[in-house]
Amino acid sequence: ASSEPAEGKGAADIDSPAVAAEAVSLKTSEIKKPKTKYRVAYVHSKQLLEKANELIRIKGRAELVHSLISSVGLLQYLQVVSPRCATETDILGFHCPDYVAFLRDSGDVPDGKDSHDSDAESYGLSYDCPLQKGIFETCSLISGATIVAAETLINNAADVAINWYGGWHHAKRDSAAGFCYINDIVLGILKLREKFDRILYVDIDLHHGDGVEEAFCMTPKVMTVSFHKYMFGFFPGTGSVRDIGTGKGKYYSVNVPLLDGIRDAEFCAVFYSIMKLVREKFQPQVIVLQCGADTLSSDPNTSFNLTHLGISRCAGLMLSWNLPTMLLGGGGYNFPNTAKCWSFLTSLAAGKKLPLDIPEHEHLLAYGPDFEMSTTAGNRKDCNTKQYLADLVAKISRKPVLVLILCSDE
Ligand SMILES: O=C(CCc1ccccc1NC(=O)c1cccc(C(F)(F)F)c1)NO
Ligand SMILES: [Zn+2]
Repeated sequence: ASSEPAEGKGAADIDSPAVAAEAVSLKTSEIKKPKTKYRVAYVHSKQLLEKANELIRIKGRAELVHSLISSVGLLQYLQVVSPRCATETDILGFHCPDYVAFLRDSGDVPDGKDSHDSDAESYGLSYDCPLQKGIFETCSLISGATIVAAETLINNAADVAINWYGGWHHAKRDSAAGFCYINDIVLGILKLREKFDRILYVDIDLHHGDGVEEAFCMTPKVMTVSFHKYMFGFFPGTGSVRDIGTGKGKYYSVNVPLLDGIRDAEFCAVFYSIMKLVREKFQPQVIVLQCGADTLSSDPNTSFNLTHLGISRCAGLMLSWNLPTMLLGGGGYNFPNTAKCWSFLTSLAAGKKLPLDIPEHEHLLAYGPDFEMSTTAGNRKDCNTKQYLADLVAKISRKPVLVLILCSDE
């Protein structure tokens, strides 16, 4: 809608409450709405949804996410872009030929290779990463979606490109890991490198973005920054603050290891202070943000204590830099709350407000008993003392941070 009040309203009309209300709402909404309006590409197709929806660990999540985004009326403000299948060449840009061949062939066998056979195990295709039917085709399409998202940014067809089906950050060049088979993020970043020189990858999933960090730990062209839970015995076990990259890539891997119970205010305070440093030092030209929602208080991992607002504030900071930005999915095992969170991020990028309640739609009942769009924090103990967080920021900025002023507002 145009932001200019309609011209030529007779005096009489202005007095009518409807017009007056419109004038007022335009005024206030103008104040609140973010200055710049982003062109948002949303990568989606019925086929991609159907395939992603069958992934064992997140069966049914893709359907909830897309149907909520659709039912809150956001699609009209997005450019819906169809994915393509990642080609063999795309995939071999990162993954090893023997792993790709094994993954492609094993997917054909109706019940998948027996996941205990030694070959499968050597490629990580066992317990955490079961070989389900059609897994190669599904992951090729998911990866192609992330590549298409990258292409919309390269062609300047959009300012923000979203692929909630992507974000599979654990996959390694020669093996599956952590339920990730093909690392769509690495493929998307390699595509972005065809145009951009300095790429910033930020990972706010509960788990360390090890696959992406490993892929780029030797290069200064891609800075990877991961905020994650880091505690003895917690998957994947990497991502210590001392892990800073190697060779030419030294100092271009940043890790922010956190403890259970962190809440929006503290997470955002740490995020803001570290990302401010990263921006000054690295001056990125494009941002890839993995928005795994397993950090929500209601996630069955019962680890962090975030709400959709904390995650949205982090994404909001990245968007405020007005750089081409890609938003990707990832973890998130409370499906309704993951859907709410990613709907909120989509609305933030599109500069559109959301209703307070879940609209009537096919999956309404999944949002009971409150049927609200918001998610809430629990009152679990925060193991991250202010001292721990201040020391962490001091180590990363390699200068004493006397007091980390924890403020919840931007
Ligand atoms: O979310 C992930 C993968 C987490 C993972 C890696 C390896 C083995 C198991 C997991 N966990 C799950 O995929 C998972 C899925 C559903 C529910 C849970 C639970 F433990 F939180 F309940 C955990 N990476 O960002
Ligand atoms: Zn995760």
